[in-house]
Amino acid sequence: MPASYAYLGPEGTFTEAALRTLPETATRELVPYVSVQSALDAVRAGEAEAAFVPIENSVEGGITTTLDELVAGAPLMIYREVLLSITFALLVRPGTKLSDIKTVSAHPAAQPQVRNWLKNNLPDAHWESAASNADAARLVQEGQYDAAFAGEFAAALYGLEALESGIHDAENAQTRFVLVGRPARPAAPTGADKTSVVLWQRDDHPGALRDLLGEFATRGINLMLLQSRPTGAGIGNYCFCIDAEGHISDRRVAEALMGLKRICLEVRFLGSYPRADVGVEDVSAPRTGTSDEAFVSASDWVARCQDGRF
Ligand SMILES: O=C(O)C(=O)Cc1ccccc1
Repeated sequence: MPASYAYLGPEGTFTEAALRTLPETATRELVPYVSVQSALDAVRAGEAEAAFVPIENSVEGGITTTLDELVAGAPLMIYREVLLSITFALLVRPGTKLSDIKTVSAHPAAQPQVRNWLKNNLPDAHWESAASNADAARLVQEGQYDAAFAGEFAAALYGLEALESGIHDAENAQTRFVLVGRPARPAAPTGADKTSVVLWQRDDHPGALRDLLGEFATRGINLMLLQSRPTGAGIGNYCFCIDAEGHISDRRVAEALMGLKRICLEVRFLGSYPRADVGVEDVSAPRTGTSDEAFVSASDWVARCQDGRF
């Protein structure tokens, strides 16, 4: 198995900065890819052990290219998540003034995070999307655009300077990144875990989504992400990407997944992995009747009833 991690590059992305916070990167080769899709395909092809990509931000929600890749194609699994607080710098070629800027570029997920700043400071600048924020910086260096929104740390890599830094429309904007690999046994539960799945409804009927959500609700499982994505089968056809509290080895989570498997057309398990937002000490105890012990004793009781030993 090659000891390399693919990531959304080029060098100097927020993705790279978040990836470098993982201790195991000291013993891995980190290989930049031009897109989320190509980084994930490197994993599918066995060229990389895992890929590190952005999946969600606190301003706009899910990063749809990543969700769509996880929803379709050969199955992949989330091993880890990392949260990074993000503020942008406006990177320009040395000597550029604000009044010189006619075009600005960044990853599409950056736009909602800098929209107000742009309206107030560069209302006439033309927005051009780039494959990543660092790629936008590279294109500014090449002279294709006048300015890029990227991490301040990317300036030196691309011979640029930060005309302004600390740009963020929303306070405490965070981006969530995931380490994605081929399907494998999930890491053991830590006590503060998250489980990701994709659900496809079997048929369209009133309350269909409520039925899916009910499988979590009746077992006391809190949800942390619910994002619908078009299935491609026509208007009104959606699948649902869901992050739920807990680990597949928790009885309540396993039972919820069994319930979903029975009622859904398809369920794709995307992994159980440690939560980056809280530690074990911050996780509240399971709601009454939803602990592993409660499930075990209820199932023992049914077995005794079936045996006539109640
Ligand atoms: O990692 C990057 O630099 C990216 O281009 C993805 C991204 C976009 C917006 C905020 C954080 C990460």
